[in-house]
Amino acid sequence: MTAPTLELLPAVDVRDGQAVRLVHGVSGSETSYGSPLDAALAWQRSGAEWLHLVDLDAAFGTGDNRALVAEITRAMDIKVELSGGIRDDATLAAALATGCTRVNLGTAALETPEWAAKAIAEHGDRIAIGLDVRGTTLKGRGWTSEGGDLYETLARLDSEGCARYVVTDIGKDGTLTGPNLELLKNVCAATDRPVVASGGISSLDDLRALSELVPLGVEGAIVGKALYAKAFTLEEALKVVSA
Ligand SMILES: O=C(O)c1ccccc1N[C@@H]1O[C@H](COP(=O)(O)O)[C@@H](O)[C@H]1O
Repeated sequence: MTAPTLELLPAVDVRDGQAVRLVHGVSGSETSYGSPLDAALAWQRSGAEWLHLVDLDAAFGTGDNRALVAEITRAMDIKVELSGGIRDDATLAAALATGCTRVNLGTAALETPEWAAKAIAEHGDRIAIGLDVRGTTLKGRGWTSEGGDLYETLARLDSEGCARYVVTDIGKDGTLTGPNLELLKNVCAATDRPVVASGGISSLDDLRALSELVPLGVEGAIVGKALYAKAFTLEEALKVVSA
């Protein structure tokens, strides 16, 4: 049997109808990259098996791009991980109805834990929890509110049957300074669930370093700024992780 390889999830973050990248997730720091549908289709053409699609306005509470992200999701032949502003029955039902493979819950897991536990119990593998951290403190509401301790929350979510975590180091996100490998190792040591790494990837060497964490539980990596800044191409990245 062949060893599992790191899954790559190119990111399309949508703000005010545009594909953008933020620095440290700070509202107002965005650089615009044009049509999010064009960006998503370009990643698909380049061989992506996953798309990480974020409605940033819904995450920040500055409106939403729900119709657009639903249209993008439906246009994809590849798996889509959808996130941003999925916090109640209506937004969860609408997100799942797009046909996405899974959704990420962030704020909801911190502010309405009973509801998040119910979503996990009902939808299993279609729910991932986004753990957006600064140090070991979780952040919600577009990374502006504090949501408790990473490891306490992880233990609670494990006991509730959470299938997977998407771990973002806010201090690294959008900075091209390399992923926080220590954080990822620590999270993998604290849970037996797969972990998707997010934040800071800047080079093919970063992908090689993350690939070495696959045996520890790192299943995938979200790549954003590095692709838009053309630090490497998605084709090159896919070749590195499949080697
Ligand atoms: O992805 C980002 O750059 C980002 C920046 C600032 C806030 C949120 C961001 N993304 C993702 O949004 C969801 C959380 O949304 P919610 O809290 O459930 O509404 C999560 O996947 C974040 O990583």
